[in-house]
Amino acid sequence: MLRYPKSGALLRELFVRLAAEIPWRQESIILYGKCHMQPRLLCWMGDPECAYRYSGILHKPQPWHPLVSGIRAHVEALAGARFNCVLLNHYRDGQDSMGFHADDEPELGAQPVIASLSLGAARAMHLRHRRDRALPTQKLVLADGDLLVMRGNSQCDWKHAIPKSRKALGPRINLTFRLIRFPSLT
Ligand SMILES: O=C(O)CCC(=O)C(=O)O
Ligand SMILES: [Fe+2]
Repeated sequence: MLRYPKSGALLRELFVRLAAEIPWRQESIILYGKCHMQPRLLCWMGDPECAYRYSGILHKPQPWHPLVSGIRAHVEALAGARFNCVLLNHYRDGQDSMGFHADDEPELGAQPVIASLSLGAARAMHLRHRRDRALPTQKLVLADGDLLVMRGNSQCDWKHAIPKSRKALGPRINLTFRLIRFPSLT
């Protein structure tokens, strides 16, 4: 885990501006044939070729917001890797969440580097091994300014999630930077 090189006051300012200026959307997902709203706000941003197919729909990325390109430059330097897109997630309170998944889309190639910056309220990430059920779930607290870099076999070996919390938690914004190596052309 790395730290984003900004003071608490600057992190707070980043949070406030991102919350106000990003075109957040609440998207639906189809689960077992039923349409559900995702329990968080999100925004897909990146280079124009970074469209991705999800639930049968081709999602075009939003163009880079200058604030987010600035963050990307810092994150690339810290992670020592290059990124061409980012998924921004806005968890409004402890009831917003993300289910267990791995970021293992074929477009990302084998052993992708994924850099995830957290701003605002601290949330726990749970990590579950994909094959070895005897391994206990690992819990990682992601606090304001934490930069989690996942590399190597992390996506093929583990799934991760941000579970709901019963505690009254403030809002959190997470930026997950990725590199799409093989854009799907359809
Ligand atoms: O909010 C987080 O820390 C996790 C986000 C995540 O896993 C993702 O965007 O793929
Ligand atoms: Fe993820």
